[in-house]
Amino acid sequence: MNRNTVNHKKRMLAGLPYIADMGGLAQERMQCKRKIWEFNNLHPDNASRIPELVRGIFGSAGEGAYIEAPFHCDYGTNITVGKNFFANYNLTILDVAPVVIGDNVMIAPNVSIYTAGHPVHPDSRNSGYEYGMPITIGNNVWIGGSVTILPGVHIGDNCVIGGGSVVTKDIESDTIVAGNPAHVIRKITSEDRDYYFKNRKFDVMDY
Ligand SMILES: CC(=O)SCCNC(=O)CCNC(=O)[C@H](O)C(C)(C)COP(=O)(O)OP(=O)(O)OC[C@H]1O[C@@H](n2cnc3c(N)ncnc32)[C@H](O)[C@@H]1OP(=O)(O)O
Repeated sequence: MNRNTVNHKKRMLAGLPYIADMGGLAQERMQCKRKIWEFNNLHPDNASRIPELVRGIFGSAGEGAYIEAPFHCDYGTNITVGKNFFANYNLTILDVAPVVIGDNVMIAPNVSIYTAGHPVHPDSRNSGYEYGMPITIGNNVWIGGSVTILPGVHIGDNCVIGGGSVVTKDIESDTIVAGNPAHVIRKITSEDRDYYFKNRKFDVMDY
């Protein structure tokens, strides 16, 4: 078996080593770039088209999916988001493997979600083979500004990822993590419900 006898798209999506410029993958990325260009150059007066354009880029998007431009991804078709997805400015998703994101996920500015990687040895890296490992993000997750999520990471439901974190390992549900590498700060409990920031309690009833 060598690079001329295999299906590179199938291998990419299966987490096997593949070549990014073979098997029609470059053409698929070009199609994505056209859609992203249209999205990133949308006039602010036409913002009502954002959900429709987002649905056209992603493999699937639930109701209310919204992204602030600029946004970048490789294929788009490998990204699934649930309902009420919100991403702030400058989200980059390298979706060479599936990226599955649940409902009610909020992403702050300058977040990077990377499924892609290269072999560490220079000989194998220079051979052109690379890989993608899927990333999943559960329901009700808030990802802070400038977070980087690395290949193969799974983040559970109801998590908060502190600003500036580099997430290198799976995160259990109901957890706040932060830092580089991200570590658990604490679990989220029912006592957190009454506070909006540190020890500041809500002064309204409908939270
Ligand atoms: C969708 C949008 O656009 S949102 C807009 C962008 N906003 C953001 O990105 C804000 C993200 N917010 C954060 O990162 C916050 O720090 C939170 C939510 C993680 C804070 O969670 P809390 O449980 O309230 O943590 P708290 O502030 O009490 O800090 C607990 C400890 O974790 C540390 N810590 C908190 N956040 C971080 C962080 N991002 N990186 C490293 N350490 C952190 C604190 O220094 C503290 O350490 P100490 O115990 O040694 O003093």
